Amino acid sequence: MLEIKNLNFYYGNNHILKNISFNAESGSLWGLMGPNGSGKTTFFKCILGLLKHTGSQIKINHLDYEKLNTSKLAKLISYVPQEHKPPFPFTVREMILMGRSPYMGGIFGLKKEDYIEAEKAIEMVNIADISDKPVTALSGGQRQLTLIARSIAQNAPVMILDEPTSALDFNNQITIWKILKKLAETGKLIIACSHDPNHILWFAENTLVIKNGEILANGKTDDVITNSLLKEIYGIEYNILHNDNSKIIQPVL
Ligand SMILES: Nc1ncnc2c1ncn2[C@@H]1O[C@H](COP(=O)(O)OP(=O)(O)OP(=O)(O)O)[C@@H](O)[C@H]1O
Repeated sequence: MLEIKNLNFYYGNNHILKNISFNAESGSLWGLMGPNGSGKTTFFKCILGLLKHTGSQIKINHLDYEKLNTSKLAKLISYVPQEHKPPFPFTVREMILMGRSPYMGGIFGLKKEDYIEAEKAIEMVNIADISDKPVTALSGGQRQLTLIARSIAQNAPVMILDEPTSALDFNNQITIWKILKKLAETGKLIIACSHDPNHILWFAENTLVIKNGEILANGKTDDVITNSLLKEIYGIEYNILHNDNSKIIQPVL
C-alpha cells in the first residue's frame, strides 16, 4: 500500500531524513517512535507531499502520487497534524464535514452520504456534545478529537496521525488508540506517532523507530520494543513488565 524508497530530505544544509526505505501494507496499525527532533513530523510531511524531497520515490497503492492532484491525493490519505489552531469559528460539525471535501461534486456540494459519514465520525469519537460549538472555543483535547473525527470522515485508505493523543485525557487516549486499531482491522493502513511507548506496545501491530533521521528499527512491535531499544532511544533504563496477556513499560526510577 505504501512504498518509500531512499527518502532523503534537507532543511537547507541540514540532512534531516537519511535514506529511509519503508513499506507498509493495508490493514495494519503502525506506531512511529523516536526522540524529539528525530524527524517523525518531517517523515509524515514528505509522505503527504507537503515537503519536496529529491531522488526518492513514494507510492501509495502503486501510484506515484506526486503526479496526483490534491483531490485524488486526499481520497488516498488523511492527516491529523500535531497542532492546528483554526482561525475561523466554524462549528465542530462543519470542520468534520470539511473532511468530505475530496468527495464533493463541484457545485453540487455535500451529499447525504457526506453528512452520514460526518455523523458516524462524531459518534465514533464521542463528541456529539460539542458538535455545534465553534472550533475556536474548544479546549486543546476537544480540538484534537475534532481533527481525528475529520480524518475518520475523510475515509481514506491511509491515515497519518502525528501525536493524535498528546492533548487527551487518559480515557480518550485509550479510546482513540482502540478506534485506530479497529479502523486498521477494517483494512486501512494507519501510521500514528506517539511519545508514549506503552500506547504503541498495547495497540500497534508494527513499529517503526526513527532516530537522527534514520530507521533504527522496523517490524512487529513485540520484536522491536525491547529494553535495549528503549535505552537507545530515550537514554535511560526501562523495564518491560509482563502481566497475564499484556506488557507495560516502566522507567527505572
Ligand atoms: N521548518 C523547519 N525549518 C528548519 N528545520 C526544521 C523545520 N522543521 C523542523 N526542523 C528540524 O528538523 C528536525 C526534525 O524535526 P521534526 O519536527 O521532524 O522532528 P520530530 O521527530 O517530529 O520531533 P518532535 O517529537 O519533537 O515533534 C529537527 O532538528 C528540527 O529542528
